[in-house]
Amino acid sequence: MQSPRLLLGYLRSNWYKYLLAVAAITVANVVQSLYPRVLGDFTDTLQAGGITREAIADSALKLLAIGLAFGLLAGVGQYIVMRLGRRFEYLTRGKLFVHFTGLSEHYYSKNGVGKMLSYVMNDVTSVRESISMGINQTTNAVILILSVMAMMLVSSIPYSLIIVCMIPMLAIPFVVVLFGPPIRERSMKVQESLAKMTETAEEQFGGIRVTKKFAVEPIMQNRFGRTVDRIVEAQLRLVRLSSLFQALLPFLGGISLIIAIAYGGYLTIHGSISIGSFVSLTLYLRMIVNPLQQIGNVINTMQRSRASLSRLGSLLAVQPDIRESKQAKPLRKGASDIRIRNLTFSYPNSDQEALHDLNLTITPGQTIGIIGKTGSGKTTLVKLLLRIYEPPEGTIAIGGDDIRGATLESLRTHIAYVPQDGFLFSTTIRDNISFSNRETPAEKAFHAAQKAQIYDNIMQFPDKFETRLGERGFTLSGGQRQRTSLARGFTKDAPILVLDDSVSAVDAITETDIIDGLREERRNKTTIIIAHRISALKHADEIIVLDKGTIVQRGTHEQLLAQEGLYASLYAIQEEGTRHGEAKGPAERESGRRN
Ligand SMILES: Nc1ncnc2c1ncn2[C@@H]1O[C@H](COP(=O)(O)OP(=O)(O)OP(=O)(O)O)[C@@H](O)[C@H]1O
Repeated sequence: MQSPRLLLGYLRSNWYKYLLAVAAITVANVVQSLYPRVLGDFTDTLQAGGITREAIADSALKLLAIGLAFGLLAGVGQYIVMRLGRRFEYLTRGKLFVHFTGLSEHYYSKNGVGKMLSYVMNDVTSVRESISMGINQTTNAVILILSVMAMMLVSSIPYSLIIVCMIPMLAIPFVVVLFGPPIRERSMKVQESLAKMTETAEEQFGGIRVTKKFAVEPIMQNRFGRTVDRIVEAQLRLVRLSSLFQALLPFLGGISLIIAIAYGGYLTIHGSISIGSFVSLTLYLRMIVNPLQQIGNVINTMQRSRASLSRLGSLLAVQPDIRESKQAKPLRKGASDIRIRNLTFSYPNSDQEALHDLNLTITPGQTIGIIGKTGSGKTTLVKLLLRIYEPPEGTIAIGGDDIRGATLESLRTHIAYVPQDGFLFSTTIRDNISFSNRETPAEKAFHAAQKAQIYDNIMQFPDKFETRLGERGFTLSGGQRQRTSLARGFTKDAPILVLDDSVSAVDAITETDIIDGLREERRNKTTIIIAHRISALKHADEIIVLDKGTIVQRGTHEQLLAQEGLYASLYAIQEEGTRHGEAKGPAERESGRRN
């Protein structure tokens, strides 16, 4: 049960500040409830004909004092509550972010980024509004109603008249119980549809370039329009019910007022109560109508925020799939030999084996190439190595230690992973390259950029390494992005480097330069190169050929060429492609690439 703890924990740790705020608002409202009494007394003095300048000045001063005290105290109380609400919002967003970073890739493969944004934005705001507005208005309303009632009881208004006037208000608890659950349920639907819209918007904005290239804007607009329609529908259902509920409470207050005017007026005409008492009674009851409206408001907001709170609670209760064991130890410093034994793996919710009985030993300093058709399990192997998905116990060891017993931090600092589509952040190129350590000396980042063959490109930009990239690095070409991400991998200087198809978007000449640089940079350092092009890994000490999750061939480039099998076929096809390319001539190749 995370949700009550999320809010209760906060309220508990700030109870004294809330108490101070409630006290200020309480006193403000008690003071405000004196106002009808002053007016009632003034009316009686007026009626008795004893009106004097002093009496007018006295009443005016009293009203001024009431106004000032109310404004000051209520203002201070409100400020404290609002400030605490904003702080709750800030702390909860921080807590959510920490929680998000702990969740595994498997969770994100099922839940979109937009949905996360919706939790951070809509749900947190909804809870914040309810505590700020809730505490403020509830204190205001309850205290005002109680003080008005107390003032009525100590006034000269007969109890029987007060009780008759209050009868309609006895219906309030029933109305609240009747409307509460459906309002909460409809609020949940609104929050869910808002989350869906944020998710769709995020996806559509992310894919706007593809949309434009395919000229399918109308289809995307329709799709987005349908999501918005669903929100409107859900919101209207909620608004209809909550408006009815909100109107009912002051309506009951209104009936009390009508009774007061009818019955109170009758008693005044017959001289049973004074005109002053009659005026006070109607003013008191009028004063109750607004707080009743506020209470309706608060209950509405509370129901909505309970829906958000329960969504946040379920999110915070999600446990990361990958967790360190209590006895987890860091990997041995610098260990870079990898041993894989009988590794078989299926993705959660999939009955297909992505890897089957894999055995592989990588000695320190070795370069291993992994090649195979698409979907053969190359990336899966790396994800298991990094524990992005959990490998079965005892199947993967680094430096002789099972990675399942290693701390995640030591494992992931041990391996520099360069994926095919390295994500770049919208900051400077230098920050992107020095991502693993912001303190990386500039020379080291420049050197890595040189090895990744991106240095000359960067130096042509007006701000060179300080050039700020657009969102996700979109101001760079695909090949430039890939090389920047490669430089990031080099900068990490980890005992093990994994390149996952990381030079697929560069031309053959640049690829050769990068591979030469890589060999020099990673001499005697363990390196795994996953590639579709044989040219990227033919220099490796051993090449593994994967097919449908199993190793079907292994050996050096020469040994594999000498065998019949997938490797030789791939080589023949790729050589054929290269010859065709050469036959076309450079000009045609260039135009082919542009198309
Ligand atoms: N998150 C996932 N959930 C379920 N199945 C997955 C998931 N990721 C990959 N797979 C499946 O596992 C198999 C191996 O995928 P993997 O990404 O390892 O292939 P790959 O050899 O790296 O392919 P490519 O060369 O196209 O990158 C594929 O059949 C793929 O559909």
